[in-house]
Amino acid sequence: MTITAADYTYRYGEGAPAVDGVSLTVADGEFLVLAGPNGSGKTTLVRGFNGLLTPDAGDISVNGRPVADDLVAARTAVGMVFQDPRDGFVAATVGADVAFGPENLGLDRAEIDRRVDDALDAVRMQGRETDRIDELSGGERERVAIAGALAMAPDHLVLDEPFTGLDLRARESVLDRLAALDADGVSVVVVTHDLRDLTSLADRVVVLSDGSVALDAADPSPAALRELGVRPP
Ligand SMILES: Nc1ncnc2c1ncn2[C@@H]1O[C@H](COP(=O)(O)OP(=O)(O)OP(=O)(O)O)[C@@H](O)[C@H]1O
Repeated sequence: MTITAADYTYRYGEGAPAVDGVSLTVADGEFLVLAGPNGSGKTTLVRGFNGLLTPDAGDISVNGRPVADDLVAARTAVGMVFQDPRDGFVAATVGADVAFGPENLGLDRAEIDRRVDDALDAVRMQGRETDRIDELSGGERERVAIAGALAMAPDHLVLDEPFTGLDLRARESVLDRLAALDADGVSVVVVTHDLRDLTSLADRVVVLSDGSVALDAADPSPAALRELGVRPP
């Protein structure tokens, strides 16, 4: 159960690649923090993990299989939560949105309900099933997006700046859940500028700079992080 990028390169236009020859393996059950300054290529890298972007060069495999060979398998195995989830919702209400993924997996109703309850509980949105998504705050939407990914029970969960709109309690609750998932063997990749509380959870911190891996360490020094434009925790 791994995600492997081998010499992954992606460019949006004619200019320099946004990601330039990155080789990186997210091991089974690993908790990886991906950091780096604005524009360093973090989002471009993780979007390759489930085929939202197709490499211009190199390969990305999920659980040993090239992503391009089976997009459905890659998207089932890799749960993604994006920075601005506004466009990612498929239903009008919280419960229907979180249930959508599990319904598409063909699970029975009891299992779907169990997953929706559990996922909403994890993001402190229990009992909010009938709330309309367009009437939620930004932070509540972010939490519903996280719940939607949790309810899929993916092998790997990738969250791109998941804490931006979250208050302290929601942040702590999501961190607790990520730690529990990791303990259950799910690999977790968190893209963030904010390493607070994360370095103790993380097995490894990878820092991108100009589309390349500039640092890959279990416990990077504050000086090394600062040097690369990342604020130490
Ligand atoms: N849709 C796009 N079209 C053109 N260029 C893009 C697009 N998305 C990203 N880029 C460029 O690719 C580079 C890497 O962007 P990316 O979003 O991957 O970085 P990031 O590290 O996630 O940044 P941030 O911390 O600001 O979210 C940047 O130079 C950015 O301007």
